[in-house]
Amino acid sequence: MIRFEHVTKRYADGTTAVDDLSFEVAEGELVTLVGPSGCGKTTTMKMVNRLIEPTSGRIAVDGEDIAEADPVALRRRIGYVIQQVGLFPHKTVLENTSTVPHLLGWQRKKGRERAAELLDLVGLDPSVYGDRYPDQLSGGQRQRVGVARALAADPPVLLMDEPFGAVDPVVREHLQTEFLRLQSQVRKTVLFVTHDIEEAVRLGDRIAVYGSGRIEQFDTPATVLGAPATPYVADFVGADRGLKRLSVTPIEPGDLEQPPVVHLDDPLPKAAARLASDGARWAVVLDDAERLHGWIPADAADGAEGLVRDHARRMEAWLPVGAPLKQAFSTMLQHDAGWIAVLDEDRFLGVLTPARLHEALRRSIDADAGGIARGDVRLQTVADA
Ligand SMILES: Nc1ncnc2c1ncn2[C@@H]1O[C@H](COP(=O)(O)OP(=O)(O)OP(=O)(O)O)[C@@H](O)[C@H]1O
Repeated sequence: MIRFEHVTKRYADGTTAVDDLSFEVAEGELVTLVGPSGCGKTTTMKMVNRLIEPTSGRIAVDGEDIAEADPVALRRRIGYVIQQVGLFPHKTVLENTSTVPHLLGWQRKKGRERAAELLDLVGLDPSVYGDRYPDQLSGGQRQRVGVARALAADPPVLLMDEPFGAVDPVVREHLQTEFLRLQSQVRKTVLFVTHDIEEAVRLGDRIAVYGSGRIEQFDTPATVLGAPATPYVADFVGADRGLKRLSVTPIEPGDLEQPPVVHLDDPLPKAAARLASDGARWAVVLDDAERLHGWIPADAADGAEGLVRDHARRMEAWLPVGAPLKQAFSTMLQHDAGWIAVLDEDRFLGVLTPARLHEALRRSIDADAGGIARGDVRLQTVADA
């Protein structure tokens, strides 16, 4: 856990880089610090491992005032990943990764085993990459080694300063996805600096939006996007914040439409009657175990004999409940589907359509703005207004 209490940093030339900052990062939480260049993000981060000393205020890591700690010992307990990675050029990938365990006095064999394990975890096969030198790697691979090295001594706290800033957008997105997967396994307490709001929203459990030397808003990505605390934050997150929200708004059961449901072994006349009574053009088809099989169009059932299974079509477009709306949108586009099925484990819950997706997004914006649950929002339509 990291705690800032009224921390101010004034440089010798009089620049106030950080002004009376108080916030807390909970154990296992990933907080992104985001803001324009020069707003004090890096200064904030470097005060945690004492590369910079605060002018006033107190910083605690795991309850301990870091001013009392030995800076070198402190840094070994805190993983640090920076944009230029800072790998030792004359050391192999494996040696680079085992640097901190080595400094901590681990046995060479144990340190190397740990390093190999971590390289695997960040997606680099140690038998392929372990003996290479940093200049024999791509930029993205170097960043991965940087992350593995920072995790090698299993520090409870990780500081990351624009770690993916120097790679192209495609590699960057890839590294972000991998890092999220990794973090879900290792659950470190992470402070992550970025100037990219998309990255901050994607990675952060909470985001601190910096103005000049101060935090303008400290909240979950959904709230920062849905209810910016100040005009400055609204401006910083951008006019397309509705779109950005798609990635942080989960599908909820209440968002779903309930089309008629038939089963594989139902006779077609029964299915046709079910479709007709709902006035529906298609029905979802489930198997005996109530698992999603696919769908059947009304005209295939109408006037036909036999069983639903003879005319049912497979449905590939489905998502688990809780997946982000953005994934729902992209799945619809990818499968050219007018709806996608939403499942809870194997259980069919309902379908999401473009209209329902749009509604869910509007509801989540109104819910955050009004501080109420999404299901309690009453949407106004253009006709109501
Ligand atoms: N050693 C220093 N002496 C004087 N001023 C400094 C020093 N280091 C940083 N500053 C100033 O402090 C302010 C905050 O700098 P900091 O590096 O923390 O910003 P940042 O938000 O990390 O920016 P960037 O995204 O560009 O890295 C800036 O105005 C910067 O010029």
